[in-house]
Amino acid sequence: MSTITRSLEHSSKGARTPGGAFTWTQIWAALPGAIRKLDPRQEWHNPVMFLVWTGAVLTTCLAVAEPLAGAVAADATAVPPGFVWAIAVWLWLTVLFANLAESVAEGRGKAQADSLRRTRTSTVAHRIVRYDAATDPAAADTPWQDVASADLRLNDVVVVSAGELIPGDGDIVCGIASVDESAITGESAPVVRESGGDRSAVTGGTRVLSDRIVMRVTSQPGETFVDRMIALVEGAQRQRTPNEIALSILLAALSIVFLVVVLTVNPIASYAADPVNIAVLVALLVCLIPTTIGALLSAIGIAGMDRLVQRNVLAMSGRAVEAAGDVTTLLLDKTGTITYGNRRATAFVPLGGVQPDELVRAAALSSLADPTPEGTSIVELAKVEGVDAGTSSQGDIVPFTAETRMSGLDLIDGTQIRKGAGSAVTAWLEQEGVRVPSSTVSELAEHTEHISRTGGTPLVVAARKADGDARVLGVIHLKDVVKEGLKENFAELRSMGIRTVMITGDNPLTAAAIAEEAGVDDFLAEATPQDKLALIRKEQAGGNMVAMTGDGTNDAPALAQADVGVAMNSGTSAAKEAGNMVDLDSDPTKLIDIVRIGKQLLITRGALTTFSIANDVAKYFAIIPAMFMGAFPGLAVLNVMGLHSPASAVLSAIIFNAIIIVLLIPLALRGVRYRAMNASRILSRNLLIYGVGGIAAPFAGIWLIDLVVRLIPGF
Ligand SMILES: Nc1ncnc2c1ncn2[C@@H]1O[C@H](COP(=O)(O)OP(=O)(O)OP(=O)(O)O)[C@@H](O)[C@H]1O
Ligand SMILES: [K+]
Ligand SMILES: [Mg+2]
Repeated sequence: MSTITRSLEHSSKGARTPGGAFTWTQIWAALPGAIRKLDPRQEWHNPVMFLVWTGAVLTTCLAVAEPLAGAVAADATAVPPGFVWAIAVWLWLTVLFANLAESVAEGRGKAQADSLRRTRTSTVAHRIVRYDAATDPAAADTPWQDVASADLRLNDVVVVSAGELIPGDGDIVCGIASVDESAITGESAPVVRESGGDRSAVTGGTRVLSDRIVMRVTSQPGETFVDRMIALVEGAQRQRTPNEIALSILLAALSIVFLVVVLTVNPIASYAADPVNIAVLVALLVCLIPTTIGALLSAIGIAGMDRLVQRNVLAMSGRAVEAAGDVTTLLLDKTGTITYGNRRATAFVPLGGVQPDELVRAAALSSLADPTPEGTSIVELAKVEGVDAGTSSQGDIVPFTAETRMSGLDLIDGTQIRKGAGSAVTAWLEQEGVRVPSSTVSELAEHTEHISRTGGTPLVVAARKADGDARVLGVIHLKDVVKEGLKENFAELRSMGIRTVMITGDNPLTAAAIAEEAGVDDFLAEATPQDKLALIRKEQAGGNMVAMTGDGTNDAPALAQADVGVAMNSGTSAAKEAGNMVDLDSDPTKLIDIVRIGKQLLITRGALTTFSIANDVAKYFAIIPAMFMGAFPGLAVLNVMGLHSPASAVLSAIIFNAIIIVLLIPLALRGVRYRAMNASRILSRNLLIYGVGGIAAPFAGIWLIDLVVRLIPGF
């Protein structure tokens, strides 16, 4: 395993070459792939480059035919010897450079896929023959059979002990363990995975370091997380996004307009001048159509996905990456996202007249069968206080749900114990027909408010005897810690024009305290899963693009509804299925990087489109005067750059057109530098840089190339 880890680290570092992130070895390695892409069936998918490809074929035919039709060549459309060949060669190079951009982008994912493939080693799985959730198979000597990991099926239950590889993706149903996930995350620090809570998912190929877990397999062989990851980084699943398709259509339409323009040059010019050579017309067309962006478009998209993979985020679709760039509202779960999520009981606060032991015993009893971190911490604290509530088989379990915000136990003697959010427990008592005295209500409010104001979560404990006598016993103080550095992160998001909203099932006071401490813009308290979903729909209806992070099964509907749903890798399988991104590091603040990468993708595409079109316009003005100065001597005045001859002007423009693609590959892959500022300022800044730059570059470039081309005899 350690070699795998190292090789993965190595490969990801290799792809993370600082600065240019682009080396000549990468180009060299991508060359065979670029040549294979010359196949017209592949070129066809990119209309702009397909047009160049057709031009290359046509000029090659003309060049071959030239000596055979010597008589015709002697006519007025004559060009210097070797001119047609030169155009043909540079058109082929143009197509090749475009293919190269895509191949280099794809090549970076391949190295990562190779090292991931090595984690798919076959291992032996201990499959439990008959799984019974009621007994504890981790402790008991449950019979199992050994099977190959490849033979595991959905819903098989397996035991994994310390030192063993986890045989497939799944959720822990029993036990807690520390797990080495470096094989997929490259992160060497072990992580804790446990049943019951929102950290129950484990990934095949990772290793259990301590303890023993029982897990239920949640994926079919061949459809595991690592399989999906490999397909993703290799680009096998890459589909063009709606934005990309729209831009392609626009570029294709523009190309067709120019095709018509160029086809009409000869009929129009024939009134005043000799017809223009066909190779010159093809060259003119290629100069005019947006070849630069046409060549780099797909590489920009692949590189965006790749940048996310470098940050250990897997985007299931390119569309999600683009959406991330447009996000305006960010919804964050409180527990586990803004706080560390390890909410633990720290104190029992009995109400007046209640024996402390009575409260502790009730709290512990109601938590015996509560597998959440909150539940186990209550039992532990009770033990510390000297109360051992026994075992869980003492009655009917009422499990915690995010809807009821309550859990408990119905004892055999008819006593019902409930613990949960204050409002939930009071509602339960009322529903049972119990009138809570107003003195109790005010005393309870005092305690819960005190806990809430410090950011703690109060859990109210109440018991109702079989004879109908019901009492509120007291409050459990749950503590959680707000993660560090959030304030700065949220401030940065604000400067990007993104509003952060914390959503929590907790009470409004706790929510307000935590929101204040973490520095979010807004919060929604006492939110049920339906409320989260409704909030997302409301934001979306208001024209906002919504991103959300989550890990729990109850987050799944909201993750699915959000435009960008980032599931934590540590979360439940349901959450991972629902979202359109998975963060392998399970770091919710990663959303900030995701947004930045998404914005960078959109900005890079916009900047290079601007540059490309500005370039084409400039090329037109640069070469037209030189091209026609033979026929219309008056145009020579406009030949401001003093290009040597019509032939050298045209060839220089075509060479510039090809070389600019190669020069821009590093920028397309690395992305335009992105600084946090609002969208309209970014737009005007980029229009200035890439628009003006796009106009200036061809004048300088073509002038320089012309200095060399004019040395060729005959030009
Ligand atoms: N194990 C439990 N037993 C009883 N009540 C609980 C338990 N866990 C949480 N609660 C109560 O239910 C409320 C809602 O919990 P839920 O998990 O839906 O939201 P949360 O964890 O507070 O917020 P988030 O949405 O950020 O996860 C909690 O604030 C708490 O009052
Ligand atoms: K062009
Ligand atoms: Mg929760």
